[in-house]
Amino acid sequence: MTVSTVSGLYVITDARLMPAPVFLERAEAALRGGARVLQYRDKGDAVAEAPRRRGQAGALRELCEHYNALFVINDDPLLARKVGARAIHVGADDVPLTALRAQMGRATIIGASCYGSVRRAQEAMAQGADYVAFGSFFASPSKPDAPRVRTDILTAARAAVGLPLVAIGGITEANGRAVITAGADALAVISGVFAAADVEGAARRFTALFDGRKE
Ligand SMILES: Cc1ncc(COP(=O)(O)OP(=O)(O)O)c(N)n1
Ligand SMILES: Cc1ncsc1CCOP(=O)(O)O
Ligand SMILES: [Mg+2]
Repeated sequence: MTVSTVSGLYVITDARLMPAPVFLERAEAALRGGARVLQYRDKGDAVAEAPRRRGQAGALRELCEHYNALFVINDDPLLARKVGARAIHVGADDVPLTALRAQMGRATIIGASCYGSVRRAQEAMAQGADYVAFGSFFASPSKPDAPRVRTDILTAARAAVGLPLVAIGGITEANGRAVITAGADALAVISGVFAAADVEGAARRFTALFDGRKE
């Protein structure tokens, strides 16, 4: 995997901001606006809501193929396998990385949440992660209780971890450039894109924050 596989605008779906009738429409608007990575994050019941989840994930996978974006499934390796997602993202409460790598094989791109810990990122790299995510950097409307992390962790992580660095949590068009300057390869965003009235326009403006960067 090259760094450019996980770089630029990384959007994450949200059931509250993207109710069923406009779910795909809003996801596609973000891709039209230049999102390079799209994560399906659905906290519904994996068993009781399996048909809806599978339908949405399958449709998103096709959209991502069309726009040549990386499709990531949050938390759920079974769903990732069912819909043929190229990537999966896990955190502290999810399947451990070593077991996940054994289950998914070499070809799947695995992302790991590292919150505010460079040590955790080094361990994740040793356990087979392909990218690491840090945050929440700012107050997050989508995850208000997420502990806050200073952006200088990105500078430290850049020196210590040879993987793409994803930043998450309260990232906006106004603060995004500073996060990139601190060392983020990708900005992971929910509200900044999907709470906007013009999703495509918001995605375009986030995408422009990366202009001039080497891929
Ligand atoms: C890109 C990215 N970074 C961090 C997270 C958070 O993952 P996790 O800590 O497992 O929390 P949930 O998203 O599962 O609530 C993420 N999903 N994506
Ligand atoms: C999943 C997650 N993990 C830390 S913050 C967050 C949510 C990010 O959403 P927003 O961009 O709305 O702050
Ligand atoms: Mg998780």
